[in-house]
Amino acid sequence: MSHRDEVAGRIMVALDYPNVDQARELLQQLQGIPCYMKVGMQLYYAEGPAFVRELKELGYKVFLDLKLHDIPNTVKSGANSITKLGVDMINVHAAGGVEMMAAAMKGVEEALQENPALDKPIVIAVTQLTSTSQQMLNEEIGIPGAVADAVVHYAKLTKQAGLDGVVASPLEVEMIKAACGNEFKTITPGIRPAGSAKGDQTRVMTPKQALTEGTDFIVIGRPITTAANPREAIENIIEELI
Ligand SMILES: O=C(O)c1cc(=O)[nH]c(=O)n1[C@@H]1O[C@H](COP(=O)(O)O)[C@@H](O)[C@H]1O
Repeated sequence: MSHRDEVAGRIMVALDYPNVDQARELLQQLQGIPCYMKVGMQLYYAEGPAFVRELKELGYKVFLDLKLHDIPNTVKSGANSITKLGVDMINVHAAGGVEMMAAAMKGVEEALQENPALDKPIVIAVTQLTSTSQQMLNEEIGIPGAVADAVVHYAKLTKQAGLDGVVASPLEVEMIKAACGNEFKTITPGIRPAGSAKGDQTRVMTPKQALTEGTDFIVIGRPITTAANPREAIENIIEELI
């Protein structure tokens, strides 16, 4: 694999669209770029599993970002169902606790036992959303202390539950890797190329800074999907990274 393709494979494009027509239009524009595709709640709730299967048939790696967060038994069943779609990455909220995260893993394992042809997805947990600021964490969510400490606390719980990694901001990658080891994966949204609008994100870094921090994957939505020319936007990001 070329270095360029290896770099592209670490970019997860957030297909945050209301319908498959718009998502397919982006796929058309990005044709030939071997990036990961992320399907989140907007597209999945509107279009269901059919589009996820379509992405897999097109050969994409797929992160199904449904952020499961419920009682352990329900999360176990949900994780079991989504593993059967054959996706490459799924996630839960670390705030659900160790038992809930371990239950998710059990649901995944049971799906793999039921269908040994499936590959095991990477299972990760969201620590603190990248839209959460220091003030929100302390005053609204009610967790005292620094955001980075709260993130690392959840990352340790995620590791204890047997999951593969966490979603966090690139600002926390170094601390997570120090606490949980280099093999423990970090998936980082909150990516903003220089000059692009932050929107609702608060803990942000540029793509280059994020990879320099040692993150495994960067998640990028609007800087690509709302660009006048999405292909040019992702090509520029790849150029910056190679
Ligand atoms: O789990 C996620 O992917 C996620 C976690 C998080 O803490 N922050 C976050 O932005 N995301 C997702 O990453 C994507 C970021 O999109 P943009 O802000 O448009 O680049 C969205 O699809 C979010 O749902």
